[in-house]
Amino acid sequence: MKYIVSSEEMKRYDKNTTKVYNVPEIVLVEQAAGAMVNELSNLLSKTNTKLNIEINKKPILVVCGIGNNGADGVAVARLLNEKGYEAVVCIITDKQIENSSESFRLELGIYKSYGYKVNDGSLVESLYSDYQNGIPCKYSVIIDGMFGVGLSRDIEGLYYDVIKRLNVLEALKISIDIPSGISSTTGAVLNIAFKADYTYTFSFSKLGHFLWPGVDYCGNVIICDIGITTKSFLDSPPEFRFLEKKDLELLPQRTRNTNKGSYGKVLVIAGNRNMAGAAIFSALAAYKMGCGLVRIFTNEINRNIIQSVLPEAVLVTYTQTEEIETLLQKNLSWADSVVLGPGLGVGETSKEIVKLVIANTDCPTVIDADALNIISYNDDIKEMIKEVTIVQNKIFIFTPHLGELSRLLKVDINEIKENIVNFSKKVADEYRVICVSKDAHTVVCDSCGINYLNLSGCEGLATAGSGDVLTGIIASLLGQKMDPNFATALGVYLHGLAGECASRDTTASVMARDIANAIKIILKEIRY
Ligand SMILES: NC(=O)C1=CN([C@@H]2O[C@H](COP(=O)(O)OP(=O)(O)OC[C@H]3O[C@@H](n4cnc5c(N)ncnc54)[C@H](OP(=O)(O)O)[C@@H]3O)[C@@H](O)[C@H]2O)[C@@H](O)CC1
Ligand SMILES: Nc1ncnc2c1ncn2[C@@H]1O[C@H](COP(=O)(O)OP(=O)(O)O)[C@@H](O)[C@H]1O
Ligand SMILES: [K+]
Repeated sequence: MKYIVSSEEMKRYDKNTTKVYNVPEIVLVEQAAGAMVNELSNLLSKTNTKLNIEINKKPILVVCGIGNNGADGVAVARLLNEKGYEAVVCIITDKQIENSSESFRLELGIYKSYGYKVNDGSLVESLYSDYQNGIPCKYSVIIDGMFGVGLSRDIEGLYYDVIKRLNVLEALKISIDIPSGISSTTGAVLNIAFKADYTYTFSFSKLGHFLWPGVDYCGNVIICDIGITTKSFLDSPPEFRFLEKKDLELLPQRTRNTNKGSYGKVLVIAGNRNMAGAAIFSALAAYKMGCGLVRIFTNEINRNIIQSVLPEAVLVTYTQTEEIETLLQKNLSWADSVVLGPGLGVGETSKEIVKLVIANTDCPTVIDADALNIISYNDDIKEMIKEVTIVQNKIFIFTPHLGELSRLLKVDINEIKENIVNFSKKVADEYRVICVSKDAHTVVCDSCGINYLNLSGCEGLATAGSGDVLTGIIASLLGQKMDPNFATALGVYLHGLAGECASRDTTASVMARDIANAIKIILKEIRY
């Protein structure tokens, strides 16, 4: 597990390091520049980085603002010169230098003492005019040190023009900390952003590196250790973290003296006319993820198809609405975890099922797809959820994709895309649930503020039934009695890995069953 920070958090941890641990800011800037130049010189020593650029034959341009991102830039330029590269600084500002940060002034003083060159925005202007005249860029590498975590508003005027011009030049593009123009907290482009091939960031990665559209501007993100540790969190750690392969070691272990009852019983309430597949994928994934028993509660109409495809699952079917309540109560009291919603439909019977489950479940319950849609359309059910989570402490996991999230919140999907983190937190807080907002990088939030950004997965997962597989994985881990928030985050992470694995093994497109089948390959990798 690693932390990912917002702009506000990083600024707080920088400040804690200087104020509480007495590390002068200039020392941090020097450590940042030193660590970055070490990493960068490894990259530059590789002969063919991009466009067959011959790094040693052309100088490096470091474009700096006048805050501490610029201070890093000036220090980087000096250290590159000391290493034998030819690096020049170009300062971009529409303010007097007196308005710069103290570390910037100190770094600029040191840089100038060494006799190294400083330019202003007219240099970018002339490079752009060369570009328009077909003259190749005079610099092999362009390093962006304009704005880092201190970016506080849209980029306009001189800064806008500079970034626009730099973006068209042919050179290897490097950003210090985060591409200028990208919000470190939301990943949004604040009007325009520098497009980097590599981003060297300090101590912790930032949310903006992994949220869209920021991701597309960062290139490869390299984290440089500059001595700011988790001690600088004091008593307020970052809200977000991400999981890594070694976290899979925390999956439930299987031991010799056990039976199927030892690994949890999952009840999948899913599937309706023409939607048997949703129930099958969820149940299949639950089994593959290790639970001992799966029951599928579904419409009788699905009996033959489900039994022929997944005979391991026990079927509980209904033909008439009147029998549903008794059947559900009996099976809910049997279950250790529940999946509610995939392929359920949104008709009156399904609505009744959703209400009955919310009222009667007493184990962690994953609410997905049509069950979420039913909740979205019915304010009385929304209130019911709040009542049972807040008063009765029931554990619900909502797994909306962005369309379902938009329906639930009654907020336009484009607005949600701009700040998926805040909207996920809103659902988690308002309903007191764990909210899994499914996207290329899925966000998992709970109401206690322990949140995850998932970095596994690939476009192979963009296939029908992929979300059903996820519900089965999460419910299976819940049934095996893992902590609900961690089980959810780990389930999302493992689902992503399974998607990557299924995509690797085929040249054709991935299908939901391939993702479920890939779970065993992931488990084999960690267990043997
Ligand atoms: N602090 C530390 O201990 C360490 C910090 N480190 C480094 O410092 C970076 C953070 O530095 P920072 O906080 O000085 O902010 P930074 O990103 O340089 O930007 C602030 C400047 O930009 C300006 N500005 C903002 N938005 C603007 C806009 N749209 N358009 C125009 N201007 C705009 C703003 O001016 P103002 O808002 O006052 O007008 C101010 O001048 C961090 O990312 C890392 O690289 C590391 O060395 C490790 C130790
Ligand atoms: N491009 C992508 N990269 C990574 N994960 C993806 C991508 N596209 C989809 N996914 C994942 O695939 C799953 C799709 O879920 P969902 O939309 O509910 O599918 P369905 O309803 O068809 O089962 C989610 O877990 C989502 O995060
Ligand atoms: K930058």
